[in-house]
Amino acid sequence: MKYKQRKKALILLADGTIFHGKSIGKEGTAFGEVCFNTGTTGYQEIFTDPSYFGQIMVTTNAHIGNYGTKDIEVESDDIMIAGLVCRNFSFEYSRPGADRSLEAFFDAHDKMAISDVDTRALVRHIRDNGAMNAVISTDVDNIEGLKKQLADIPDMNGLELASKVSTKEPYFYGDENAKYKISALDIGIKKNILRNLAKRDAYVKVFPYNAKFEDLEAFKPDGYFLSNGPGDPEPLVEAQAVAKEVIDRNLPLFGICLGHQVIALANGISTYKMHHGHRGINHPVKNLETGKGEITSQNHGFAINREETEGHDDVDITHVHLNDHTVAGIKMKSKNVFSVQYHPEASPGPNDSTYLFDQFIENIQNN
Ligand SMILES: NC(=O)CC[C@H](N)C(=O)O
Repeated sequence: MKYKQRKKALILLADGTIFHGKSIGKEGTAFGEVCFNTGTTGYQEIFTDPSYFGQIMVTTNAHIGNYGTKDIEVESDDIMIAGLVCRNFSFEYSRPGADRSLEAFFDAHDKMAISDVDTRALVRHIRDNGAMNAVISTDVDNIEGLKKQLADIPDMNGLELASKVSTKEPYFYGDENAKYKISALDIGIKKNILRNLAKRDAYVKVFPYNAKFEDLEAFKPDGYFLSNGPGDPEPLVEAQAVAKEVIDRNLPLFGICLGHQVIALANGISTYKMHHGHRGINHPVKNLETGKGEITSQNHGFAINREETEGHDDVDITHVHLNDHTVAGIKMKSKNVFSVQYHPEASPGPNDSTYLFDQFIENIQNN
């Protein structure tokens, strides 16, 4: 590998903590909420997941970039994280069929990445002190200036971000002669959700975050879907209104992650910001209906209120996160509605939970 002169870089947290490293490519400054993902593989899917919009991603895996990137292994058309912080960045890559290096991928999307950071200490700091805003920068001699700019970055709590990543115009996915039609609200949808629906003989019309129930209804769908996505679910009043309309009409509805939170809010169950969230590909979940365990892919910083869910007349908890007993899935007793806080589409992650897509299709059939 030819020697590459790399600029000094740093990550500065809102509490004043600084970790030093080196820049990968793009120089400059990027802001976001710092979070960490413990996945050992799947960095390209993570970086392109719209749920991460506005977040600086710390990867705990020791090597990032070593298997390069493949143009089709994306969850959206852009790098959605605000920037990457890792330990060892591989400029060299090795995988049959890889299209380009991760360095080239970051350059193509004009995003910052920094490496040679003590990510173990950084992750321990986030685990102890909670999620907070941060800045990564090559402007290492301007700490005071960066601190001032960082103070003006809005808090993730209360932040609406779905509008920043949602499609501007409706579009179609799948085969128009497929057996089922689904209207999906895009509040940050991952491509692998669409792939999973299309694989089950569904033709999907995808709508912008602020579409009305009537827009979704006009497609004459057999079922409705609320996607994953970034930011706080509470400000998403349009999406909550769509959920309420679908629920009132007792139509089949499935929600994933942000969509799950929106369904809870539509039922009057509040959401809250977690201490540092769940992001990884080996989170244990118990399905309370079957008693079976699932290893799941997760990526969320908010969750729904457990007491309010337990006290709700018409909502049952169906899945629970086994590490901290947070609510991982719900269904409505009197309606054709269910949702999960985790990612059955995986990408990255294990496929233990893809049965939930089958369950949605069954709900559609039974309707
Ligand atoms: N993956 C998601 O949909 C994330 C939902 C929400 N933005 C959260 O952090 O909790």
